[in-house]
Amino acid sequence: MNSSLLSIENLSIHSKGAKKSLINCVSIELAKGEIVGLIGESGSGKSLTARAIMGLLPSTMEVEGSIVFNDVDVVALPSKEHRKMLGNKIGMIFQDYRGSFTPFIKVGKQMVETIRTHQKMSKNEAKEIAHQVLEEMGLDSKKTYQSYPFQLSGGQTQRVAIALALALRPSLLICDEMTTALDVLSGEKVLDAIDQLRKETGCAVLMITHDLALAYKRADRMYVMNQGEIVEEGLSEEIRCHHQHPYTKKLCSCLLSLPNEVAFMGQERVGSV
Ligand SMILES: Nc1ncnc2c1ncn2[C@@H]1O[C@H](COP(=O)(O)OP(=O)(O)OP(=O)(O)O)[C@@H](O)[C@H]1O
Repeated sequence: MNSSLLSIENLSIHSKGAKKSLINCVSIELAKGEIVGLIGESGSGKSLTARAIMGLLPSTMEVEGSIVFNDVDVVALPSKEHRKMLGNKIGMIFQDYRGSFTPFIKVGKQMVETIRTHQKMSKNEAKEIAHQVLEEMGLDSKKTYQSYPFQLSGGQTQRVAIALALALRPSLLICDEMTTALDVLSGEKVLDAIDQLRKETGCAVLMITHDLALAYKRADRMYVMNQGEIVEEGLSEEIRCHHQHPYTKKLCSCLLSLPNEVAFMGQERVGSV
């Protein structure tokens, strides 16, 4: 049995002075080496949960409950100490990746500097790692390394941001809708690289997504979030086949309303005769 890496208990978040919580009594558990999906529609509270783990909530918000990472309650931690964990202990791939880079500094230079901020190594060693992770993301590492962020497409920039997060080899990686800017093949490549990192380092992954199919395919377990609350949790297969909550049913029915592969192939065969 893997030991718990992250344990969120009764997390509530509300804007100062507001009566209604944005997040209410959320409890989530992540073991080392696990990929856990956090799914739910837009505005259900997934990103706020992630930001609370990172200690990156706006100062206008108040947090109650506990978020224990590696035996440390990060809610009670001074923000300076909390920030020290970011990057090499807790990595995050943001939904809005464009803010990850300074526009007028070449990508390679930014990567080397970030890697060296978190890990003690020479410039050449960091450069080697940067090239390696860029290649793992399916990018032309030489060209990308020499580019300014504005010379890259949205999907390429997103992959650089993911490459950098992986280069730091965090124990917990939070991925917030990370494949939305990517085509299917690039998305699969990125997810394979994350799976590989999990195998190599035992890092845990919190995969935030509203893509239910993606979560089924990649996550070991899932939490379903609706209006700031966790309404269902379980193994991905359990959620897929034996979900109970009406909201999960609604989510799943959208997926199941697509023609299934067998029926579709059958139609094709009939059509081709
Ligand atoms: N800075 C903020 N100030 C006030 N309310 C906010 C702020 N950020 C988010 N919220 C509110 O908190 C709730 C949860 O937002 P959150 O961004 O966590 O949703 P989400 O599930 O990640 O959605 P999406 O999939 O669209 O990113 C929403 O009702 C949103 O309006």
